[in-house]
Parts: sequence; C-alpha cells; structure tokens
Amino acid sequence: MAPYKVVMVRHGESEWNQKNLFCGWVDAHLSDKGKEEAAKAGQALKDSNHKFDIAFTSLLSRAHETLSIILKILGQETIPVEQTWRLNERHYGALTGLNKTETATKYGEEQVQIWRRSYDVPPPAMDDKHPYYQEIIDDPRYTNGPPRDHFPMFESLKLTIERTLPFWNEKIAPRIKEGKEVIIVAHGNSLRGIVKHLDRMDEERIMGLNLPTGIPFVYILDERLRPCRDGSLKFLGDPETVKKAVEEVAKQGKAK
Ligand SMILES: O=C(O)[C@H](O)COP(=O)(O)O
Repeated sequence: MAPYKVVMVRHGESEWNQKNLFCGWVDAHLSDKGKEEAAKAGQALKDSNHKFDIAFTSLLSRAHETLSIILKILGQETIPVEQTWRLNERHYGALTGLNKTETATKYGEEQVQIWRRSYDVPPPAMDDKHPYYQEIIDDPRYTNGPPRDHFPMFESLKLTIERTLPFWNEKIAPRIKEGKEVIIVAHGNSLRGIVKHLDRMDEERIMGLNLPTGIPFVYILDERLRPCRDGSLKFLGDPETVKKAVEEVAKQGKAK
C-alpha cells in the first residue's frame, strides 16, 4: 500500500574518485575513506530503523563493497541481492582513466561539465586501442549482458537512462509495489538517471544535480511511484555535511 519508501546510495569514495579519474566501467575498489563512508551510511540507516527486504546493485565492486558494509551493519547480510550491468556507472568512453582536473585544464571546465552532467551529450567514444578497452569488454561479469554487439563504448546520461529504466520498471518497481523495502546501491550517474525519471527533471535541472558518495537518500512514493509531497530525494545526513559533499563532487571537474 502506498506510500512506498525506497532508499538509494551512491557507492563510497572509490580509489579512482580519490585520484579524481574518470572511472565509468573500470572496476575500481573503495578507498579507505569510501569504506568509512559506507559504514557511516550503514549506521545512519540503522539509526533511522531501516530494514530491507531486497537490494539492487551494479556489477561493479565499488557498489558491491558499499552494499556489503551497509548490510553487515544492519545485520541483513542474507537478504536477496540482484546485480545488473543496468545499474553500472555511465560509461565514460575515451575519458576513462583521464584526470578530471587535467581534462578541465585541457578542454575547459565548461566542456567537462557538459561531459559530466549534460543529458544527451556523450563523452568521446572509447576505441579498441584504449588502455581499458580489453579489460572491460573481456570481463566475464558481462557474460549475461550487455550484448557484445551493443556493448557501450560511451554513454551520455540519456543513454544511461535508456538502459537503467527498463530494470527500474521491470525489476525494482514491482518489488516496491509489493511493499518490499528496497535499497539500491549504485553510481552517481545511474542514480541521477533514476532521480531524473522519478522527479521528471528537465535537462537543465538534471545538469545541476551532483550526488555525493556514501550518503543515503530516501524517496517516498505514491501508488504510481511518483514522489509524494515533500517525498523526493531526502538525504540521511546533516544538511551542512551533505552540502559540502555535493560541492566536492562538483569541484572534481574544475581546472587547477
Ligand atoms: O565514473 C566516475 O568517474 C565517477 O564515479 C562519476 O564521475 P562524475 O561524478 O564525474 O560523473
């Protein structure tokens, strides 16, 4: 019965976030700080008496590691977890592995902001000579998709949403409507896509949305899974901490 609650968390800081590198589908692990952030997220969820029936996450380690830390703190390590490439971070194409600050210095902050936050402008495509191409395309975790002839070589937010939304509609939404308590642990841009969908954000508004690492946020949804009044994107953290963390993410795309 509505209203329904769903919790979402961007993974804790990864080792590539720490080095300020475009990461996308490279399988970076959590930094020590990211592990602490995941533990704080778990504690915040425990303190607000969250209990989950099912978890959804991507195929990438930084999200799995965050989810495991959270579920351990909640004492819920045995709940079902569904993993999918459809919740992966957006594929950053040829930018993968580049330093964001150096890229902003080279191409300008405006161009990097467009690549990071615009709706339908993709980064330049990765080609089969790219240093990270082979390790991504040959990774056995992608055996069940995406199909080889449709394997992403770059993704705009629009393209990311086009592969995330079917999973939301077919796998996540029915569980929420059954009254299951759901947690989604994923990535800055796959979650931005879900937020854009839920809040029906226009392209300008989504451009301004940065999601901090490791701070859970809650949606309260009605029968049609639309946010109830005041039910949209509520962070579980003090406003000052959240504001600072969001500003940190935005700053990653600044030139020196
Ligand atoms: O993939 C990455 O580089 C980050 O996890 C997300 O990067 P962004 O905040 O620059 O989109």
